[in-house]
Amino acid sequence: MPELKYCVEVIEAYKFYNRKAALNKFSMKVEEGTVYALLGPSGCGKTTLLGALVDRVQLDSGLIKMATKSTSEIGYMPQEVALYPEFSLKEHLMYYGRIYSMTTVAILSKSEELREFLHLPPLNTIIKNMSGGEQRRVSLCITLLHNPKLLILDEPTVGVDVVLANNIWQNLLYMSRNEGKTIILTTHYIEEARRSNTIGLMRNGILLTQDSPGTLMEFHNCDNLEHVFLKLCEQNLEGFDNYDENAEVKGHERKPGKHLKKTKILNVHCVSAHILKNLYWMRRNIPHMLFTFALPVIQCVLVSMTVGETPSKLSLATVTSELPKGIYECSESIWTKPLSCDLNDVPFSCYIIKKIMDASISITQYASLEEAKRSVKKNYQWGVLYFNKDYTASLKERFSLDLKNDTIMENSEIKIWMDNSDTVISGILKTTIIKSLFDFIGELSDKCSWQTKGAALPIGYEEPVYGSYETTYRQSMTPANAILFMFYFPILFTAGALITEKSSGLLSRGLVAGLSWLDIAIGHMVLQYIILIVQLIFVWIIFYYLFSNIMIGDIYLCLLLLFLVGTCGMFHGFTIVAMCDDFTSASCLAFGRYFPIFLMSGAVWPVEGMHYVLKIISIYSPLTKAVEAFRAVSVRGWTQYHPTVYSGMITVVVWTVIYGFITILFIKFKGIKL
Ligand SMILES: Nc1ncnc2c1ncn2[C@@H]1O[C@H](COP(=O)(O)OP(=O)(O)OP(=O)(O)O)[C@@H](O)[C@H]1O
Repeated sequence: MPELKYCVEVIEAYKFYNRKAALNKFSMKVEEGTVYALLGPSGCGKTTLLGALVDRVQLDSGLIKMATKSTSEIGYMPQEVALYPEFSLKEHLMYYGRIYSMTTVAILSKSEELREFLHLPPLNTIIKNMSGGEQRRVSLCITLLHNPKLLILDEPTVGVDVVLANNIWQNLLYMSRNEGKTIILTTHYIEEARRSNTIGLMRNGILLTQDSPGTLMEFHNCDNLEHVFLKLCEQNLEGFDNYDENAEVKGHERKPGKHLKKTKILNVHCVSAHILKNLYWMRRNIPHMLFTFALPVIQCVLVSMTVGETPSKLSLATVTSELPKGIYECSESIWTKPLSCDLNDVPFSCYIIKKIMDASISITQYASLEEAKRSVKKNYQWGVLYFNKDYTASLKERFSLDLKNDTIMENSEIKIWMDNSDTVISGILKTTIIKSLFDFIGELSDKCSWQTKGAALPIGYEEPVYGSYETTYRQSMTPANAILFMFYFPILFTAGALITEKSSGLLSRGLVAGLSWLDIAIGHMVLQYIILIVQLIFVWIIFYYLFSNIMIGDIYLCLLLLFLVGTCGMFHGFTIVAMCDDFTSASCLAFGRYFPIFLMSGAVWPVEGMHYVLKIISIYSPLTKAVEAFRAVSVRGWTQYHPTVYSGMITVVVWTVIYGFITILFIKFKGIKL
């Protein structure tokens, strides 16, 4: 193999973003042990080039040759400081040191050495308590930690004062001269670039020239680099007509492969580094962790206490014409004693009203029907019950099966006028009134041998096959709530934690340092599963111990289903992270997805009542079958061998795989911004 002449050589590199060239036939050569400053205005393609050098930007065409073959021999410093504000300097160095497979002793001794070299504060200083300049030097310190041969630094002096910039330059020159390191850096500042061995002047993705600062000034007959740059820009503008029109076509002819040795798909050091970093994060973010654990408690308690319990303190107006003085005329014994068969003097309306009042509905007596109706219009009452003056007599006649007599039929009816504006409340009142009436009729027939069958509905509800007639709406909603919560908590945490790292450049920095996506995913999953298990325990205790919802099936099967749903939520979180670049778009996507999935899961309204198109979508949506499966196990006691149960589990697993696949596609084709 012929000996490589340069430490880094870029040959005719092209990179296009939205048909615009960020690198246009770009070529450069960097000699070993030198400082190479890439100089150019904002947006000329400097970061893109550095990204290509560290294999984070895929060139459309061209070749990169490097004496350095692995990421572990490169130290990359991104443009943003890319640090965890709440971590200490030592925690950062431990994290990156582990990624580079260094021992704890080696990390600590190198940390101390670098701290002195870069004049950094003590190792236990928290990053957010450091000045901007100190943070930038911490970033450089991380870059130097594993003693790399090649340093790639994106604007190391941007935004720092002159003294600090001078200090950084001194350090860089020292390392190149005395330690033989090759340093490639980008800068906007022309004068500071004078101190480098070679300057590459760049504009619109093109390298205008490269040489030593002295040679450039001499050759172009200028006394400073600014004039050289302006002169070259003018020449470049004149020659702009010679711009290669077919550059884009050429650029797409062949895509070069990666030039650095592929990071291991799974590296134990990297996974342990990521887990360690997550543990630091948990320790440093106690309020956030408390909120993460408090969220399921608050949500479950709130939903159990607000939705689905039968409304109480509802009130109805009554007009009882058979009692001229109203219910005050009802005998005292009716309110205190059980039903007696000696009913001769007691109007039936008294008993029925008592039954309704026993069902926690308050009754207000009105003198006339008009007055009672007015009270409903004024929103004082939810409805009017009207008992005819011949109500009791007619009901007795009705019991005698004289059903052909219209007057008797009419007079034995309780007339009801309802405020139907709230269908839930009016539905509850209707059910209560009907139940009270039939309870009364039932007691009459049981205890007093009255012929009441004719007045009863020809229907008999026997012992339910599953559930009970006392099941509240809250209880029937619980399977859906448990599934939805266990899906959404992991989405929120995964997307929240990783998007912050992605948008601040931390993920990108970790990837350049040697982490693989799988290392990141596994490191995150360990933390997420710890949280998921705690959340699962809270959800379970609140729903099934505190609020005594129905659980007659296999508890372990239910827990397994919730665990699978949680995993699916976490993978959905990964998809969001892969698709979005910032917190705003990630939260829009997460919340935008929540409502349709919630509605289509059948949690609020049965799937059978949906529009037929949505019904089809609902069946294939991630949670519908899981909700059915959870309900089947918890309320019906079905096992994993029942199709409803295993199809629910399979759907969740399939969706987890789909989310994983979409995530991989996005990572592969969209990549991650440096
Ligand atoms: N991921 C991306 N998607 C679309 N366009 C991009 C992307 N990254 C860079 N660009 C575009 O490519 C061009 C070069 O960008 P680059 O960040 O490399 O410039 P730069 O010289 O580093 O700028 P600065 O000095 O301001 O950091 C710019 O026009 C930029 O908008």
